Amino acid sequence: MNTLQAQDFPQILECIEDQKRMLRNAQSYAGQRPARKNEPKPAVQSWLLADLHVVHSSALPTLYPAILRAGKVLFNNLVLETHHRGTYLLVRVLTPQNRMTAVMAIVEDEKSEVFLLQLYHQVEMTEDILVPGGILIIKDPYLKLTADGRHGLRVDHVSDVVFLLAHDKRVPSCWHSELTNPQLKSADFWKTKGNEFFGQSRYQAAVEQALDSSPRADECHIIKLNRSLAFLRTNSFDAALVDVNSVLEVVNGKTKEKALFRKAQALYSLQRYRECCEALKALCLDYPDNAAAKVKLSEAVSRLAEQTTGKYQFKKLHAEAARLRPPQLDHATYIGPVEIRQSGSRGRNLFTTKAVKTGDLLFCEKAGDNLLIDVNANCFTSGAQPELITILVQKLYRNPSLTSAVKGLHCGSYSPVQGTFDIIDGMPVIDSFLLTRILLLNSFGCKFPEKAGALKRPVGIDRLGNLFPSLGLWTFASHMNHSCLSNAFRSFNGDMMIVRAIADIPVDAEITIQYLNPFNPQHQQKYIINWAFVCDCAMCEDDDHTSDIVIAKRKRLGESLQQLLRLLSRRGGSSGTASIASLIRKSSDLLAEMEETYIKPAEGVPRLTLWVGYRDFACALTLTGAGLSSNSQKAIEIGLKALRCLGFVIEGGSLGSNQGLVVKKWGYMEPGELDCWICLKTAYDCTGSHELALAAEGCAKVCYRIQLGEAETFQ
Ligand SMILES: C[S@@+](CC[C@H](N)C(=O)[O-])C[C@H]1O[C@@H](n2cnc3c(N)ncnc32)[C@H](O)[C@@H]1O
Repeated sequence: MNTLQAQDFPQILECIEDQKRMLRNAQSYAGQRPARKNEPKPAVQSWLLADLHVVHSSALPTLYPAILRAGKVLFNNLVLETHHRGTYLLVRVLTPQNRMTAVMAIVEDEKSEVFLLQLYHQVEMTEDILVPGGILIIKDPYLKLTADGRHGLRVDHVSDVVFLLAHDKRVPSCWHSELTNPQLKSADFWKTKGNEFFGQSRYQAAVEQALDSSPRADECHIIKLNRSLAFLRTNSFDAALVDVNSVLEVVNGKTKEKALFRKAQALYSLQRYRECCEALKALCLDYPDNAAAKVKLSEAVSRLAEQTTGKYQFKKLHAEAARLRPPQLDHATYIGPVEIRQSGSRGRNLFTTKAVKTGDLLFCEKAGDNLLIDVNANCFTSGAQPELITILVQKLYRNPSLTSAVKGLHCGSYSPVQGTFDIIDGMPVIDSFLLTRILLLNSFGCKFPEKAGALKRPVGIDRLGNLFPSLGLWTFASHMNHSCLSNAFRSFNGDMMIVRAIADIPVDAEITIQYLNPFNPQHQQKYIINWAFVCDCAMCEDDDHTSDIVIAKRKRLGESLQQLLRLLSRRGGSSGTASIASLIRKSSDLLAEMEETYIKPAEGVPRLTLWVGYRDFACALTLTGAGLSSNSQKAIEIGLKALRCLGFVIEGGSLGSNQGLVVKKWGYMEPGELDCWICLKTAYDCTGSHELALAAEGCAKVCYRIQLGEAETFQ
């Protein structure tokens, strides 16, 4: 949502066509054996000498689901562009790895057949993934013709790769290396090796070897405690928890202190704040001198309070969001009076669990930790970014407990195989194509504030055509359905998505947001097409019944109005009162003419083009009106009209009446609305109507809270 569409960018379409041509060409070789055989020495040498500093793009191959079971084959048994389902291939790495769109190295099979291996969705870590001598199992091998006419194995699903330890029974005898030398097999040797390698490549592998080398019980606890730290550093929080929990069953003293702290760190990262607080309280009780535990406990208590009450220190969040890049904030998700329920043919949606008022917080969700990327550097957002897919793949692969949040997300027509996300070989089956679809259909694009205190405009939503340089996945928010006449509005504070009601909503009502900003309603269906539904809201229906002639007329009148308003703003400072009066009259006439082009009442169908005209007119009048009571009076009349164009039902507000100013019903939420309320406040003040000015300021504050997520920074 709020991402750009490739169809608007001819260069991208051209690139997609090229990729399709290449794919079709490759598929014409399906079922054939590779024509050229790779000679081992030259293949390795040319790999080592190759200049890999070239730009690479990556296209998805024909989709295939993640495999669940496998039996052994050799490279010579493989044919091109074919999924050898139910089989696996053993390979040994011959060269150092290189990372482009995939992690790649030259590998060989047991018969010394040499070829390229490409592993997709492997995250950048301190450790190399493919190291010379490393032995891997590749499940469901897929032999692919590469763009340069050579061939290689392509692995898209991270769960299709199993990294073997040197002692593994599946390692063929021809590859037994010095690593399996009996003298080097002791756990102590590997533990020391692991410590030596800490922070460098091969740390994890050394620790795994240590555990695989029949350590004594006491050694085993220390090795697991060491490994839990490595897991924490690689965001494998589930695995870290398993290690520390097993250590905590038997240890005491310093080891227990360390283990409890690591347990708390893992729980904190998994946003399990209640359990985290419990672990830290136990730690502080048994080890009262542990200062780090006290600091962490106070953080965990704050997170738990946010999670359960929805009370955030938004000013602090703001400052953090402006400081951090990408702005991944350390705050908890709060789910307010909303829950997921079925909504007939529209799938699931969020429903209110109690009545809420305009501006109330419905929920505040943190982007799945790390599931937010700032793609500023790439300048182009084309939907689900490959980086985000890899982050998601890795996060779920390393933390199976998190798969439940993503498992049922909308994936359109893609059908994953049964058993996706099940645990096989100790790890969850991850289907990267399923996750790609999920990201395409559920991720949100957002903008971040440029720098602290520089917020002038709402940052969560922007007009069509503007870039949304960052992208993330908010799994709870992904359950919301679309309506152009939505009753909720999203904004962002860093990677926190804040969703508030923009109307008084009764209990058990559906919550909807705009997937895109329908400021230009004629275009929205084209953008919504990705989601394969037709929006049937009153605005879309009205749009269908509005002729192109009427739309062109509104546009023409709007352009003429803008010319007049420019003159009006310029003359505001000069003494040309007569010409100002004439500009005001002409502007009013144009708007009256535009008003006649609308048929349905604005309360049911907001009049967006007219709203822009009235709003800009009100702002221009406020600027020219400083000190001129008559212009301020006009600004008030026009400002109220502008808001009514958005469907607002406002009681009072006119000068001289003693009705005050009461919004009976809030209208369509538009970014410029805040300006309009501020203009009204200024104009009321200019006419000495300070009570009305206060009421307008109150409305501006509600509007600000909705559009920016909070009102703490309002002043
Ligand atoms: C991001 S998901 C929203 C949650 C989804 N309803 C679910 O069950 O997971 C987007 C999908 O919801 C459905 N949807 C959203 N808004 C809709 C609407 N106004 N009318 C019909 N279907 C809608 C479409 O199938 C769309 O592709």
